[in-house]
Amino acid sequence: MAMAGGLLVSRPVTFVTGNAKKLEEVRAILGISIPFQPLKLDLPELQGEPEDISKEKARLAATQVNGPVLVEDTCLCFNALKGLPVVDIFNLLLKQFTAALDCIFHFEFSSTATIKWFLQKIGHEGLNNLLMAYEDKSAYALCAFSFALGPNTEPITFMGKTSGKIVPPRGPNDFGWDPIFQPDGYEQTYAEMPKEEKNKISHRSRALALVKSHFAAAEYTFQTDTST
Ligand SMILES: O=P(O)(O)OP(=O)(O)OP(=O)(O)OC[C@H]1O[C@@H](n2cnc3c(O)ncnc32)[C@H](O)[C@@H]1O
Ligand SMILES: [Mg+2]
Repeated sequence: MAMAGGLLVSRPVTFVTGNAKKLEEVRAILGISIPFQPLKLDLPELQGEPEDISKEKARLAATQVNGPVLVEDTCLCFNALKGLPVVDIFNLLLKQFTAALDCIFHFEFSSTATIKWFLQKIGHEGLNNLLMAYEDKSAYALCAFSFALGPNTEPITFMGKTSGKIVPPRGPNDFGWDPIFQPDGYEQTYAEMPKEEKNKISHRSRALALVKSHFAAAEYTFQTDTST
């Protein structure tokens, strides 16, 4: 539906996430600039390049929601491991682990649950230990947002990156790997910083700055959702 200056979008954007901390940050960074409502959807764990994963996630979400969606994925990449995202390392470990178990027990289980289990088990110390053999502790947080207007529309992707290094954990342990990531130019880890500070320089805020510019340029007009 064309309108003077922009597209009329049938309802607010659905931001698909199951992560409360991520949602908190997105709310703080976007303010009222983009009307959205959060929704937790069970989507498959995808493999591949961050941009392709993000686009595919948006396509799947837009089909399920049958409307405009915004999705986000974040990875923490270690330069010593050639930028291999930590999630990929877990997937690699997981594949070997499940293959071994399969041989022994002919046993199968959900990969998502097991990756979570792996994350919980090796924790911050384990992530530091992965780099023990390397001098290079540098890393980067990479965030990909994808926006799709609806099913069968090509998603647009917005990337944000913040460079830093992996350190032994410092600060509150309430959001993922925040305690072990110290951004370049700072003495504090993400976890130690005031939230407003992290939101000024984070991978997420950099990607969201591009999302905001896109929405401002496109001049979408959102109809208010009357169904909820
Ligand atoms: O439902 P979605 O939005 O996918 O939420 P998720 O918890 O699965 O989140 P991701 O796949 O994007 O993130 C992979 C891991 O990285 C963590 N994470 C994401 N963003 C982070 C941030 O800004 N700081 C610290 N940890 C973060 C997150 O808690 C997960 O353990
Ligand atoms: Mg996820």
